[in-house]
Amino acid sequence: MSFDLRFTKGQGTGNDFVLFSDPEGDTELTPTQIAAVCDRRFGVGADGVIRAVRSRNLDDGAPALAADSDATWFMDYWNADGSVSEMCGNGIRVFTKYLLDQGLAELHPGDSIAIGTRAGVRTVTPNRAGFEADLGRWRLAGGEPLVRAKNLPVARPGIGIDVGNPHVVVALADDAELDGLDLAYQPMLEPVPEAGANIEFVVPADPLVEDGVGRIRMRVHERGSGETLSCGTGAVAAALAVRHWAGAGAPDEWRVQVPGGVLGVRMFAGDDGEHVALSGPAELVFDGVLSLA
Ligand SMILES: N[C@@H](CCC[C@H](N)C(=O)O)C(=O)O
Repeated sequence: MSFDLRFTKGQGTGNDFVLFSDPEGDTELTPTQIAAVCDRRFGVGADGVIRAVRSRNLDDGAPALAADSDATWFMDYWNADGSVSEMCGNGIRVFTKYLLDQGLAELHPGDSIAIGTRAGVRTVTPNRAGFEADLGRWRLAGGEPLVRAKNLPVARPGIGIDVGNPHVVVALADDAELDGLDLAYQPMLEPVPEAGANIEFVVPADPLVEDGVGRIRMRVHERGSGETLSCGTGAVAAALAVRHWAGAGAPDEWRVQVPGGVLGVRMFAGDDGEHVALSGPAELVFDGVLSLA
């Protein structure tokens, strides 16, 4: 039996998504169907699929949202291989744009919107770049896994950072090393983290800090999607890692250059500890209907 899936294609700094609305939570896509949608030759083509489901209708064992949460909508996220992820930093901005475009949510000037995710409730606010998402508290994941990648002459130690989803950030020597990586091949981690990880390769810009803002370049190999043009949570993890390595006096504001554009990262004091926020553009590209087997 086949059915029609009405979707919207969106992107944020070249990280692209197929979004669809399922308010009642009754459209179950299998990992095979997700992978077929994301296939760039046989499907629509995307780094991930995002379902907009009303939080109260999500009954698949996702961490319950606090009863007093005002997150009406839940961002249900799958990677291109059909695996589930807890969080997507570029996706949450594009998701917000989609909710507004579809008339599923409204934002008055000065308002923010609460979005449910598998990493918890996140707040998104329009800003000059497009949107800023408060990704909440972050933590060092512990350990320094060794990272091997094609064209990297020796294994390098990475740093594990959790921003709702898992990342390992590796510092490279210079632009030539970063540009020379072949990320069509899956980089290897040792030890292998149980849940896998997104792997970010970073180099500092010259100068590292300009007008009080830290500047880095990054490429990423995403868990479940391979090399992408951008990863929002990856940019956040990369900025946190470089600030950690830079030590006292390093800035709390960062500009991260990825192959698909530029993202902003800001660390600030929240009520419950330090939070990190990601800002950048969000675009809806086209709508379509896909017949799924
Ligand atoms: N591209 C996203 C992250 C998507 C999920 C990731 N691949 C994972 O498995 O954790 C971003 O912009 O953050």
